[in-house]
Amino acid sequence: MTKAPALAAQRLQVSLGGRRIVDVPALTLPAGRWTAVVGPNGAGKTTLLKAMAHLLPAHGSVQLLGRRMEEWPGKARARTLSWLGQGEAGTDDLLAQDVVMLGRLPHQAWLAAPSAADHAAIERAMRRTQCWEWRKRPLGQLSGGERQRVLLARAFAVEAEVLLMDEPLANLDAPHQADWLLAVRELVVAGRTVVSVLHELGMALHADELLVLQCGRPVHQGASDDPVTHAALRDVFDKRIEIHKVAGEWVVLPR
Ligand SMILES: Nc1ncnc2c1ncn2[C@@H]1O[C@H](COP(=O)(O)OP(=O)(O)OP(=O)(O)O)[C@@H](O)[C@H]1O
Repeated sequence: MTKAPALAAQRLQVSLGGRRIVDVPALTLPAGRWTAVVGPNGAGKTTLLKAMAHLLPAHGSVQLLGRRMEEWPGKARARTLSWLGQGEAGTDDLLAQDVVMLGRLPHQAWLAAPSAADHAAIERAMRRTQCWEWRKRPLGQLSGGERQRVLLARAFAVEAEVLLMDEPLANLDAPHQADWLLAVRELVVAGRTVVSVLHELGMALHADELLVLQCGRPVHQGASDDPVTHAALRDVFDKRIEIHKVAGEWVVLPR
């Protein structure tokens, strides 16, 4: 039996402020792979990711692991699909460890205390993003990068089949970007699916696949080392980037 895609969409349309922002006739995001969503500012990357996560009103149909979003019981869906948004606010008074524990809510019975498994999961996730040491500090007292590492840990702590991350590398310094890459690789090797919006194209080219968006529509989906994918990237950025391989790594230069 062929494996269902992690996410699929048909005739997916999102309008905001009276304008059509996303218009996707059909899209399939393969399971067990890392897909990076890329494109110019305003192309609709965030809006598409939110619509795929069922976080925005949209026309059309989205399936998670072969099952329509609406048919998933809420908690099972929250255990299966982990979400990291951009600039999330509202939890500044919570300790870092409590923020990460929010990622375990879909695993807990109503009003039940976190289990030993929940505590173990948040420790694993916080060690993975190197924020275990400041677990007792309120989120609001952390720097931008420290805060992002806590929010990443929350997304990892869900231990979901499918992770959707919007700008996961925001505010991260180079070593922590490398740690994130490693974490994503480990997840994919373990059969999980990662879909991330990335502005840093050199990082995006580490993904298995790129989904290139322009004006709310996918214009290309393909392997990140395929010259056809690179040509599509150059086109959506009006040929204002150069892609080179340096010491075995793709490097993207603005021009
Ligand atoms: N709530 C809203 N109301 C009206 N228009 C919106 C709203 N949110 C986003 N838009 C518009 O939708 C378009 C796509 O926005 P989106 O954030 O999805 O793009 P993006 O590709 O993620 O951009 P960026 O690279 O700048 O982060 C933009 O033109 C934006 O102005």
